[in-house]
Amino acid sequence: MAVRVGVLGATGAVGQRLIQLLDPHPDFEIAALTASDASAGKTYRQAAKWRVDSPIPDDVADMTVTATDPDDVPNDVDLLFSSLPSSVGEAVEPGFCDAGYVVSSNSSNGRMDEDIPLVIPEVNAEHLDLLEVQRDERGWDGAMVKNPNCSTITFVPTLAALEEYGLEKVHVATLQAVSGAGYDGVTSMEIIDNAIPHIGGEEDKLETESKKLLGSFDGAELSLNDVEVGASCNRIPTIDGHLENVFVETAEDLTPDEAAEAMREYPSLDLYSSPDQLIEVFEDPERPQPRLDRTLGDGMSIAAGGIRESTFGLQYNCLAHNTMRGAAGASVLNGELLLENGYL
Ligand SMILES: NC(=O)C1=CN([C@@H]2O[C@H](COP(=O)(O)OP(=O)(O)OC[C@H]3O[C@@H](n4cnc5c(N)ncnc54)[C@H](OP(=O)(O)O)[C@@H]3O)[C@@H](O)[C@H]2O)C=CC1
Ligand SMILES: N[C@@H](CC(=O)OP(=O)(O)O)C(=O)O
Repeated sequence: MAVRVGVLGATGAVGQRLIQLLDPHPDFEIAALTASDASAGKTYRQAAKWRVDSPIPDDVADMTVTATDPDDVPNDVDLLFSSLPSSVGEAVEPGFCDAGYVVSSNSSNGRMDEDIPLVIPEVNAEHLDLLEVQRDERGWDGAMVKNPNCSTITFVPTLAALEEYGLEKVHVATLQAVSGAGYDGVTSMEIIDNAIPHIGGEEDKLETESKKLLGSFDGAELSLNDVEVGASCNRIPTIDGHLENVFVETAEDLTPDEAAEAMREYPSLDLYSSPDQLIEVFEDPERPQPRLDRTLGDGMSIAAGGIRESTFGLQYNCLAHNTMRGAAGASVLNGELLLENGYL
């Protein structure tokens, strides 16, 4: 029987992607949609300014949106996908966990908390067991798992593939699509014919979340990986797909051919939303490109290319679809992992 799920922040850009992924999902059934008080009481069709490239599913369009309050969500809903603004997530997500709901959240609040698993299933699925510690410490019947920032998700799987060579220093420069800022995030006058070399708070997220994802969990405590990570983040006028230039220094010698092989062989999982090939490696140095490669693996693959030796160690480019692999798809994949691991 399908698990009954809800979406917190269902009318937003990521919420709409969540609905697009959850509606046809064989293991999940959408049973609750929440948004701000301004949307509560409206049908989803009335409340959401639908902007996703497929129609609103009929059964979802007629559902009534509720306020984002545990009292308004049916008790038989087991799993909530959260795509709330982080300030709202911080205020309300713990209340849902306390009320017994398991929350798979895309919002940035709490990602670095010691007892909150920050998970990319292909990279650190074992961190999910931090939920036992979380429940002991917080006394929750429910639980909270987070997926990382979309730019972090883009480069960390490639680092995980190279980890056996001993990661020492990483520098990553991002070229991030406008959808990452949300629909009203940057105006056309700001971004057309332009690039903006600053995204508030983003560099810190790449530098810290990557160390948590690549850290180790001994069953009681999580230790951060001691790789040094430096990031610089740029907004460019693409719609979807974050492209990143990465430089990696490793303890052991690593040739471009070895790096390409390690990335190609890095395993995917057999969760419903897992791509067949997690990291697609291009030989053509002009790839990956956002417009051409963001939908690989239904938007869930990472693309890499341009692997070469440089003055600063190994250099390569990588790309992922920021609202799929980097946001909604990441939360859904974590939901599938929760289900597989008996947390639902
Ligand atoms: N866009 C992207 O590519 C990515 C976004 N994220 C993160 O995901 C989250 C959502 O982003 P995005 O979908 O772009 O944001 P949007 O602004 O498009 O959507 C926000 C959602 O939260 C609801 N909401 C806003 N305020 C409140 C409130 N006070 N109480 C309850 N619900 C509220 C909105 O409802 P209403 O319609 O009623 O206002 C809407 O459903 C953010 O934390 C963002 O940082 C992460 C990675 C990528
Ligand atoms: N800041 C990211 C998107 C985002 O919302 O990230 P986070 O989930 O860390 O808040 C971008 O602009 O592309």
